[in-house]
Amino acid sequence: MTTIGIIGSKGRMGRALQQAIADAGHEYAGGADEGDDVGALAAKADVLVDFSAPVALSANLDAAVSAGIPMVIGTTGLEASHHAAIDTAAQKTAILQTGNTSLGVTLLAHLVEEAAAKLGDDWDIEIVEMHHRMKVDAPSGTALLLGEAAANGRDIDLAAKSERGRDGQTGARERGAIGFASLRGGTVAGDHSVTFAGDEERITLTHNAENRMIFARGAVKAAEWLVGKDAGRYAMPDVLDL
Ligand SMILES: NC(=O)C1=CN([C@@H]2O[C@H](COP(=O)(O)OP(=O)(O)OC[C@H]3O[C@@H](n4cnc5c(N)ncnc54)[C@H](OP(=O)(O)O)[C@@H]3O)[C@@H](O)[C@H]2O)C=CC1
Ligand SMILES: O=C(O)C1=N[C@H](C(=O)O)C[C@H](O)C1
Repeated sequence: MTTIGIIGSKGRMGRALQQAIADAGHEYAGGADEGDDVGALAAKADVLVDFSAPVALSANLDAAVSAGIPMVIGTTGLEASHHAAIDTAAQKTAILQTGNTSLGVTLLAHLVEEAAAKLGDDWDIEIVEMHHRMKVDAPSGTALLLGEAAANGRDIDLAAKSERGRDGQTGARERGAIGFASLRGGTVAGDHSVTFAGDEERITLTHNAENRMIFARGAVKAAEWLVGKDAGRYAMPDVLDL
């Protein structure tokens, strides 16, 4: 049994996680939300799971490092400075960061990398995501994770090749670019598709999340796996052995 603390416990994911922790027979250490002392939570947990907001990340990492416990980071909307802070913390404790904790998306990313490696850059890559009306960041963390997978397959730098937020006179698509489009509405838990568009043919790889429990179960699995691991930065393929 693992004692798991949740950062962002009152949110949509925080509530789903409490259910997944109970379902898996683990102990819930309690939650920390805006204004709460995350250090006090870290002191009574074996592992922290963070589904809150990027602004909270620095304090959350400090709490995990000070308590000497690992942390799963599911929060999205992270920028380069956040990733640098994760790398620094991961020198001292085990940190797993991912834009998507589900088994399905982890496998999808693997397939996308393989397809991108096999298909030349005359196959245009476009990533489309749709989420519920309350989502605050775009592109989704998952879309960026899938973009990274495609870029790895192509052996290119995603940041240099991304086309985001097209509007107006954009000019023609750049060869080898990876395009992103975001839709928001209703209660969609998370839909992602990656299209490889060639001359006169298209391949589309899709994942549809039917509810948040898939993310919650994956996060619990990641938390279980992370306890006792050496300091370092990990990702979902490490947990799922993909
Ligand atoms: N990696 C994955 O698989 C998944 C990632 N996510 C990501 O998880 C995050 C949370 O999503 P969701 O649960 O839908 O969002 P919600 O807005 O429902 O919940 C966010 C929670 O974080 C809390 N919070 C906000 N700011 C802070 C802070 N500074 N310190 C501590 N807690 C804070 C909020 O508290 P309050 O309301 O009081 O501000 C709230 O309880 C998002 O970034 C989302 O994209 C979501 C699903 C899956
Ligand atoms: O905010 C959400 O809801 C989700 N966020 C993650 C993302 O940004 O990819 C994962 C999932 O798609 C749901």
